[in-house]
Amino acid sequence: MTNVSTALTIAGTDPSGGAGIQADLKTFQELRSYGMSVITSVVSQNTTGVKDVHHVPIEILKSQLEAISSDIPVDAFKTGMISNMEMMKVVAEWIPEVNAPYVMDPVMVATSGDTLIEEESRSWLRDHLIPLATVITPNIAEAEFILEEKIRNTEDMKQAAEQICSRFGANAALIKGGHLEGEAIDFLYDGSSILTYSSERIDTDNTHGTGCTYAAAITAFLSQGAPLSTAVEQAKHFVTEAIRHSFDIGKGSGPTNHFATREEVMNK
Ligand SMILES: Nc1ncnc2c1ncn2[C@@H]1O[C@H](COP(=O)(O)OP(=O)(O)O)[C@@H](O)[C@H]1O
Ligand SMILES: Cc1ncc(COP(=O)(O)OP(=O)(O)O)c(N)n1
Repeated sequence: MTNVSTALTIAGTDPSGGAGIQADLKTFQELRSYGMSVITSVVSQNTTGVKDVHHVPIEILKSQLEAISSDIPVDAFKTGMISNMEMMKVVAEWIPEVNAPYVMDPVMVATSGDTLIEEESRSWLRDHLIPLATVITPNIAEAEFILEEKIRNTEDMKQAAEQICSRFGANAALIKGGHLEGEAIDFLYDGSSILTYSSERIDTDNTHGTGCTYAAAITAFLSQGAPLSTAVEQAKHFVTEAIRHSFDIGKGSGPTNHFATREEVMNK
């Protein structure tokens, strides 16, 4: 037996390394969890946006999932881009095979404006995958879609976190305020109370992959046995420092920088 924790991501790719599977695996590695990945879609994207998408055949999605659960225990897992209902069904059927915390990043549209989940499949995700989540991590636009309500301020964010749990059955909901103005403030409803996670807003356009990195860090800390509130606190610190040290590369919104932050977070 080993005492290394395992973390799995089920998501799409980013060959430019800032978001998706690549961001998740880098985050797992930096936070000292053993990273594993199941690819849903191969996405040709970079800092300027998405150029093309190829979905893996459904049988290959199934066999990737089986390859992991038939062999290696999963201590925690996350989902990101699951583009259509057929794929969502395969993932939903597989989830009971692993008895592990599930972090659901309900990725719908990239910051570049490109669609990552078919519009007609979004309500299936809401109705069938959210109830399976240990925690769901929507940004403001994703929370607005789920609730079909506008979110204008921090009071609305808190209510949204509670409502996603009470109406759609998530165990916990973390609403991310990266796209509001002022402090970068997020609210977690953990099933009984609201917890606040706040940092200064860093003046940068290099935020490609922040949502993926945040959810992956939460997954890593959960895989190591942290309680949810601690996992979110440490992940918030990790993503803030990753944004602070983000790279100015590429012609668009650059990626976060994970390796500048590890020692600081691990020693906290
Ligand atoms: N400019 C920024 N400065 C500091 N934190 C930020 C900034 N932009 C986003 N964040 C934080 O990054 C995390 C990801 O949030 P967000 O950008 O809303 O998600 P997504 O990438 O899914 O759209 C949240 O903790 C949010 O508060
Ligand atoms: C394959 C893939 N998955 C998710 C995203 C979205 O990433 P996110 O962390 O929400 O941030 P942006 O990249 O949209 O800034 C993605 N781009 N690709």
